[in-house]
Amino acid sequence: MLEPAVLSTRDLTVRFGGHVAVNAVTADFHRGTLTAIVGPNGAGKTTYFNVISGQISAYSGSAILNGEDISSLSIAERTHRGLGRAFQLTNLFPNLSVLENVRLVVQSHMHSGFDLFSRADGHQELIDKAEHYLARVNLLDAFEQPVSSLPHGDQRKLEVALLLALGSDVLMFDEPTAGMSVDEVPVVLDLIQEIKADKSRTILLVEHKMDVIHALADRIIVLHNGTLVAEGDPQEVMQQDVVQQAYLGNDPDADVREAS
Ligand SMILES: Nc1ncnc2c1ncn2[C@@H]1O[C@H](COP(=O)(O)OP(=O)(O)OP(=O)(O)O)[C@@H](O)[C@H]1O
Repeated sequence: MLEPAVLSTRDLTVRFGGHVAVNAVTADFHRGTLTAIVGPNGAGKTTYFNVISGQISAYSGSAILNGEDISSLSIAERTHRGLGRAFQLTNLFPNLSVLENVRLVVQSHMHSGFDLFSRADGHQELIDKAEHYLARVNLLDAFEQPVSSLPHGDQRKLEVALLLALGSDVLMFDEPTAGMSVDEVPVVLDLIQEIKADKSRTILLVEHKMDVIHALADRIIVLHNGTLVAEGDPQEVMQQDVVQQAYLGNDPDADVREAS
């Protein structure tokens, strides 16, 4: 029998004034799977991510993590319960080094106190762990650099390292390869593949690029005007008329056409 979903949404709805951006979306996300959330521009993908992670409040419906309704919890409380969304640079300390930023996340996760002013080199275990995560994302060489000076691709890799350091059950990636150079993309895709391969995490991905979706996704859910219009195997779902219509009606140049 299928394990209970790690994360679910039940009739989750977001309104901006009179506009329904996410319309009663019900979906389950299971351990060891990667689900891509796709849909044309303005479909509600980012809003759906934002309401799950707590950046915005639901108008109605709920988000359930490991059996607990998290809908009224803060972002920090959701993170603490295992919901990890890729960090934005604003969550980091731009003038501290790459290593220090990861160390602080490792330290907070280990509940060993969150003392920003403690000297990093006094905590060898924390540094070893931080270096382990940086090595996993091929960023060890940049360990001394201030985060603010990292090139874009390295910032995205750092985001992944921080998610891993948080030890989250659920990993949410919002276009993880956006803005990356051609040679950086495979590094991040390999990394997500590797995280997926150990089957312990539940991964959600908002993505436009069909090659990324086909490389990574076990399943897709398609949003259109805030409503979930299709879900299932990526190849099969993308061929469905309702999905083709959703894209053609909104954005004739959408990447999805390349896949059809
Ligand atoms: N803060 C906001 N206030 C008002 N309307 C918003 C807000 N955020 C999003 N919207 C609207 O909600 C709808 C869904 O937007 P959202 O950004 O979630 O779509 P998306 O699928 O992520 O689009 P894209 O692929 O272009 O990023 C759009 O019509 C958008 O204009």
